[in-house]
Amino acid sequence: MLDEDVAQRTATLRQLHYFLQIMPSSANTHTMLHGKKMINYDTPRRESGDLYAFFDERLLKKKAKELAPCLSSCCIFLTGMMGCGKTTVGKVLSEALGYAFVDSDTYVEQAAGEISVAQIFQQYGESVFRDNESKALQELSSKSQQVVATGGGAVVHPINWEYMRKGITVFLDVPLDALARRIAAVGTDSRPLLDFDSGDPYTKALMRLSTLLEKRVEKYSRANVTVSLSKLADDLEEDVSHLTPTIIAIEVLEQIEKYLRGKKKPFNSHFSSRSA
Ligand SMILES: Nc1ncnc2c1ncn2[C@@H]1O[C@H](COP(=O)(O)OP(=O)(O)O)[C@@H](O)[C@H]1O
Ligand SMILES: O=C(O)C1=C[C@@H](OP(=O)(O)O)[C@@H](O)[C@H](O)C1
Repeated sequence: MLDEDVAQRTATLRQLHYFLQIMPSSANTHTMLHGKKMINYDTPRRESGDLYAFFDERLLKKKAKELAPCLSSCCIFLTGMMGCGKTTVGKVLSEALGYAFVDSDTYVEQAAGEISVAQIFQQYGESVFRDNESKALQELSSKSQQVVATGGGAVVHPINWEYMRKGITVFLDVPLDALARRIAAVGTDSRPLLDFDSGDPYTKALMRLSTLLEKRVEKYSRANVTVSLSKLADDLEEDVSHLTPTIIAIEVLEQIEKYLRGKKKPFNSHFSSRSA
């Protein structure tokens, strides 16, 4: 862990200590700060949950404020399988950075005249959708200060990488089991590649996602930054299902920071001198 991170977490921990002193105590001894078990205070679970969310949000804002100048206004393109959280985490991230949020599927839908992705697949076929998706990414890549949630299949066409490389690409790597659970919970109506056959939604999603991931995993690995939820959960001694969008957004920023530090030259964005 970097020295500043240690210092920052120590400072936050001090604030937490103060906060907990003024809170009523009871039986719960499990604490989380950025998902981490750090200290054993007797605090009620519900309040402690709220408290940690509060501190995670503060940590996210602080990280975003520190990192924003290093981004030179470039876009962040979130990639990953359907259901990995590109939209959910993207919104949190954009808000923290003061960036606009764009969902490329929504952009495609609007450009097509308010027709849903599912309808585009059904009426015109996947290849028309892919062409529209590439056009959307081309247009979006010429803008600045945006977090873009790409569609899960955007990584497949090489031309899309040329567009996304104008910004920083992030792969949200979420275990298949968690993806299938999330998709099963919301249904497959809006995701035509998963919306087929009858049967148990979890098993259907798991099987289809597994086949797609096999074909795509190498493409996702081309992203500048990978955020592995399995690894993050291990580091924080938590279950993947307990990683909130805020915690994941913090990790995205930390990984981007590492990536930028590792680059020989500073990030050379053609947006540095322009506004959004
Ligand atoms: N960290 C998370 N924990 C639990 N559920 C999540 C998390 N991130 C996203 N979800 C849920 O998973 C589903 C898919 O998320 P979404 O952001 O739409 O994924 P994507 O844009 O990558 O397809 C949504 O119902 C969302 O609420
Ligand atoms: O993985 C894919 O090929 C797709 C993912 C979807 O986006 P999300 O990843 O936002 O669900 C959407 O673009 C379309 O249904 C195809």
